[in-house]
Amino acid sequence: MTALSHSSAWAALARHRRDIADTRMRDLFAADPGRFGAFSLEAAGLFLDYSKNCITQDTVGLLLDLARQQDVEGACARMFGGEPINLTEKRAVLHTALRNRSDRPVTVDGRDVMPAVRAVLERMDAFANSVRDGDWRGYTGQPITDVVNIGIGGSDLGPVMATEALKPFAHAHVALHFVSNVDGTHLAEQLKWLDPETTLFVIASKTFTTQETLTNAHSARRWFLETAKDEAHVARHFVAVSTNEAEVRKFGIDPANMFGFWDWVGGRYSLWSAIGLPIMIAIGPERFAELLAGAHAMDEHFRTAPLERNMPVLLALLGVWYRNFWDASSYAVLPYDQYLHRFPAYLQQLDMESNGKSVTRGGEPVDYQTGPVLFGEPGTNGQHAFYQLIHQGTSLIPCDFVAAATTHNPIGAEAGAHHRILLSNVFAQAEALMRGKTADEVRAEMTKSGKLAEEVEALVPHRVFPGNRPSNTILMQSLTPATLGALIALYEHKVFVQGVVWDINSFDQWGVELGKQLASTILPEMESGPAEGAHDSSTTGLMAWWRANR
Ligand SMILES: O=P(O)(O)OC[C@H]1O[C@@H](O)[C@H](O)[C@@H](O)[C@@H]1O
Repeated sequence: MTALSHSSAWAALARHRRDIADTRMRDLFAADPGRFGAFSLEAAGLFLDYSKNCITQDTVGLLLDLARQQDVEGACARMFGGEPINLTEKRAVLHTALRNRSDRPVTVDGRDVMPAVRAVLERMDAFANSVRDGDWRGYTGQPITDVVNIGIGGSDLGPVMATEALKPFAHAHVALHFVSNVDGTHLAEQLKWLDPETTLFVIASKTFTTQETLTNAHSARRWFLETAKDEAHVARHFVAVSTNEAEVRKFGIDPANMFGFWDWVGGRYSLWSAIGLPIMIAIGPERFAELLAGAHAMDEHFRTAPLERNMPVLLALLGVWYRNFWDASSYAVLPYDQYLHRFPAYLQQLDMESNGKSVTRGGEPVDYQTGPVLFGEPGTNGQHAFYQLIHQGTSLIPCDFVAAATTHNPIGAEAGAHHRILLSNVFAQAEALMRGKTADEVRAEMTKSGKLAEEVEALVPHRVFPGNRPSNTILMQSLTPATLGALIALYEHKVFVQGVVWDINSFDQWGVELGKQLASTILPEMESGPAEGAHDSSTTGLMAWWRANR
């Protein structure tokens, strides 16, 4: 047994779970008019209502005991303090330094990293402005009209998500495009309408060795040179974002056109670094600074608020409650904001790559569940697709609803009509999940509409909603760079706290390596076929089928 599953806080929660097995949220609401006030809080421009959870004050107390037992506060101090908490890679975890707007130094191995962070930001500012203002010219003297970011994973998802989310703030006459997939279709479809004379490529890769990114980058350069002819023109059209200067040089990009960052920035935590260059080109340095400031405000809240009033901590503990004590294997994030349409995809990497682990930090197998499967779609689309399962399926799927009080597009017959409809749906979904509909309620409703008793009884079981299905609602006044920054940081810290509770390393990702390794073995075998016995019959058979059918 692991220390966690053997611990007193864990056992107390398991007992409590049995005790409240028959407790219904709708009764808790009926019994306590102050429930909303008791289970909601505001921080860094975000409002969290967590009252629609299967919890009482006792539950929260026991979850906080678990957090204290697992030393969440100590772990938080160690992360912000630059200790090498990513043990398997012997690295500090300091994405918070990238958005540190205070005068506090942040030290790694005794050296303050803040001067270097500020220096890169200044270079990014100058470069982004020169592209936005049309001062950065292509090889024929024309301003840049299109920027293509080539990267994958953390070098893609954060920039795409934030660029989409902050579209209302993108005033520059520069269009952003993102290519990640090694499927040639992705690059080909993006390049189809672009002019090499006015296109700038940002090659974004922390390691600068990622197969997909390098393959796409080489193809982009070939496409560019078909028109530009002269290698010397590459310098005006290709810049790199990386920690690996040697590989950048090898690719043929002058380090003068490289924006660096550091090994203490994890890929999925890197949008605050030079990886955010496309975001900055889209929204401008001032707005990018607001994004950083919003995240910093959430960092300060996380670092200083007591656990019981700490938004990331509470969200994390609620996740642990369902994952470990209610057997909830998945979790939905449902942004009711079209601009956040890539937010669930971004969170999939953040959450599932961080906490998809099954050994403790000490290398022991865990005997409890860790990270859930995360999915989501922007509302209201999901309602007409998979919400059926969330309402009436056999699994418990906790949901986070995310929405802004105001819209950037107040359209409709009356101004803002669309937005009122959108928000009424968020509130209704959360209420429906919590309340459900009992058999008696179904009967009463159907009888009122004049249905025959027999017909009613046949339909009752199909029309009952079990309810008692949990959700959080996260609201902000408006989706801005600052509130987006706070929202992302909220989830980053949530994932961190869960990793601490589960005693896993949230900052490595060895699980992605095996597939990469095998692909590099298989690639040279594609044409000739593998040596006898090199693979299982399925893998060999699939390769043979491909050779016969291509
Ligand atoms: O930025 P790089 O080095 O090209 O890496 C891209 C991605 O590569 C993947 O293999 C990792 O799992 C991700 O965490 C990472 O973001």
